[in-house]
Amino acid sequence: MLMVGLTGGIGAGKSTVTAVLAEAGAVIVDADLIAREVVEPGSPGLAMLVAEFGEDILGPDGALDRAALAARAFVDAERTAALNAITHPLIGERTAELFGSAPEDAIVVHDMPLLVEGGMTPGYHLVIVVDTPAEIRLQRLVEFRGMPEDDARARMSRQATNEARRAAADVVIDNSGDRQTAVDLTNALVEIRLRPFEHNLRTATPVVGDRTVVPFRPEWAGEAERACARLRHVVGKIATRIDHVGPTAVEGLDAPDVIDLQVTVRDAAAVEVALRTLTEAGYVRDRSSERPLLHWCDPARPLEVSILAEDDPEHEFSLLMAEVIGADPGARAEYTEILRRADREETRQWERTLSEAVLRGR
Ligand SMILES: CC(C)(COP(=O)(O)OP(=O)(O)OC[C@H]1O[C@@H](n2cnc3c(N)ncnc32)[C@H](O)[C@@H]1O)[C@@H](O)C(=O)NCCC(=O)NCCS
Ligand SMILES: Nc1ncnc2c1ncn2[C@@H]1O[C@H](COP(=O)(O)OP(=O)(O)OP(=O)(O)O)[C@@H](O)[C@H]1O
Repeated sequence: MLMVGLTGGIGAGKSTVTAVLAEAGAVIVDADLIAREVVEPGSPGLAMLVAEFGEDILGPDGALDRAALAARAFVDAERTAALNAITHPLIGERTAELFGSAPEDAIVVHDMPLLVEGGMTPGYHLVIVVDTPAEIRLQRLVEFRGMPEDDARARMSRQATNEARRAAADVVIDNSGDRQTAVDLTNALVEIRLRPFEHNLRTATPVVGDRTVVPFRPEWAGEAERACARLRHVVGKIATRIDHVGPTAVEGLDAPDVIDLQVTVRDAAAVEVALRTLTEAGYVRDRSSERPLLHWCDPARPLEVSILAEDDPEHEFSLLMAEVIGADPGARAEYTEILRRADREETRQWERTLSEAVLRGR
């Protein structure tokens, strides 16, 4: 099952994007819909809200008056936190049930406004952010959804900034233009990334990156950070540290577009546990490598994850390499040359020699 997190600020256009994804066959888990379900008349959720916010949040029929609750809940951060403390655990339980009942070969999309605010993004295989500037969102909410402007502004102030959401995104769908552009981008995303990603995960097919050297990409740092957070989500308890290593970690260096990550564990026994845990989470073991090495399944983001014990000398050098090469123009030029020859053994040998020299000098 491919688990996709979809988020965006209020009025960004998440519903527009989920409609396309549903049409393409994805299973949609809609957080706003679940939020309604857990406070239906007679539910424990509604009783807790009344105890916290008062009888005035009920309409004459005994159902929740949503506008009345919104007027009380979004006035300040403390009141919003009280609303969230009641609703979020109930929403979480129901969400887990729905994820659990989706078919094994499904692409499940969690349409969730507060994904970034809740620090939940590393739990998904892919995070999509629908990105629309706040002023355009306000205008659309007021014009097309008849939402009072001050209500929309109050909710925005309780949400993450567009910048924070973009930093957590693997894919950004810009919805500042016309609707068709967002629809086309979403359809292309399904074909190019989501379908092959789901297939690779289900069939344990690794994505092995091309070793051709490409010009340095500033995006590598963010991509590595998100990949590390994802690994931490899976093996955080076993690992003593998880780092972005290898050529893409050297600022400004041209390198193959493959991000190297290093999971450090205490000892050889923990290496085995980490390998098993990562394999169960969908990372695919590279049997041709002597060292414990895994690939990921995202067709658009090749990763190589090595697992090393703390006392392995290679471990210490990998952590120093970005700094050492970054600071030495001669070593930098030599390294790029070696990388261009795309000979894994030669590259490893060069790294090892430099490693020994650096470690001797310390
Ligand atoms: C306060 C309520 C009754 C207002 O209902 P209303 O029908 O006006 O809005 P609806 O639920 O359709 O939400 C619309 C949008 O408001 C924003 N929003 C809703 N709740 C929150 C919140 N707690 N914090 C920040 N933004 C929120 C989201 O962008 C959401 O997409 C309702 O939003 C609610 O119960 N919120 C708490 C549950 C929640 O956090 N839901 C968001 C996703 S889990
Ligand atoms: N590209 C677009 N051009 C014009 N209007 C749009 C566009 N995309 C969405 N809209 C409209 O803007 C409003 C907000 O979009 P939508 O309801 O999809 O946002 P949302 O992110 O699902 O909102 P919420 O945060 O409330 O869940 C809707 O009325 C929608 O029809």
